[in-house]
Amino acid sequence: MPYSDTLDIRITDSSLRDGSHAKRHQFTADDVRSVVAALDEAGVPVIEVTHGDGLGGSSFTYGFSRTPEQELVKAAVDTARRARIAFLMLPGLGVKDDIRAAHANGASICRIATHCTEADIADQHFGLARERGLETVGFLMMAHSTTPENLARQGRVMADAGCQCVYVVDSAGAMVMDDVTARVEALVAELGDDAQVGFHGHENLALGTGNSLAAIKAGALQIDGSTRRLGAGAGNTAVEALVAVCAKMGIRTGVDVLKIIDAAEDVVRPVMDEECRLDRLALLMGHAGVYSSFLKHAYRQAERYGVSGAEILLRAGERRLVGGQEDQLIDIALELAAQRH
Ligand SMILES: C[C@H](O)CC(=O)C(=O)O
Ligand SMILES: [Mn+2]
Repeated sequence: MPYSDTLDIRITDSSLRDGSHAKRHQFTADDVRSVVAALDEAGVPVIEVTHGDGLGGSSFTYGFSRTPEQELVKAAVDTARRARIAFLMLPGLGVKDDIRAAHANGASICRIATHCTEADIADQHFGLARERGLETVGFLMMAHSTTPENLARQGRVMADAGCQCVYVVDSAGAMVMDDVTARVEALVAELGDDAQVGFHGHENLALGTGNSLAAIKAGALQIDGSTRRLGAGAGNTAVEALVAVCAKMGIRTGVDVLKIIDAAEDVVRPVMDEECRLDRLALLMGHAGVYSSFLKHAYRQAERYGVSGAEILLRAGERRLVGGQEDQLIDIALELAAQRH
């Protein structure tokens, strides 16, 4: 079944949220206004805006935002003419008042993320969002690290709490196509008409577009990407590439191919500090299954303690670290520094 009468899938652009990791959370309201205006003009239906780690993410552990995120949300809402504005929150980092504030600022889609085995911590947040009439999306992060069957059980927990679309989130960019197919199929079978299924990819193995197509084929109706790949690690699935490929395949996204290509080059690239590259550390993240948003943290601790960033990430993979354990990268760096002597 298509997403709606006019769309086969719905694309959410996450460059102003996942891209916050790549910008070390330094977006300005002007950055947000220019990117939202261009994406909106290209027909992107949903644009996500928040600190990279969601509402309340601005902190010592994750990195402080340059601009209060509710200001960014409001700037996005005030700029968008057609697109809907989404925000992310991780229970415990953000609290219910943050959801209320984002809603009051005009955001209409509430995306709640948990580690892929911990869906029950989002229960009251989905409830609150639905009570307030927000559309809800659930993010099962690091989805490569659990089985399709378990992921489906966690998806059921989210759907029962009020989640309307459960995402398979390849936070580490560690999945290949068969991994995506198995997980999306398991969720589609479990959720049936109770909730849609979505997919959020990272480019750490250069498979963002391929994995997104596998997800669509397996029944995913919502797909994330970031224009110019502006996201953590090697970045997210490039929206402009996904839109161009979908156009060739007759998959309706509602996004204008030429306008989104121009937006990537003329509007998003200028707000980026640098391109999101598939370099050694990014590729290692996909290889070792490490959370993409650890990339900048790994660079920082490698430099600070004079150790190898690659070694830090390989050990992070061995320890199976999850989001929120950024401080353990310091631990690993200290361990590596001590072993050097
Ligand atoms: C908080 C994370 O950055 C969410 C996300 O985009 C991912 O896990 O990937
Ligand atoms: Mn991500």
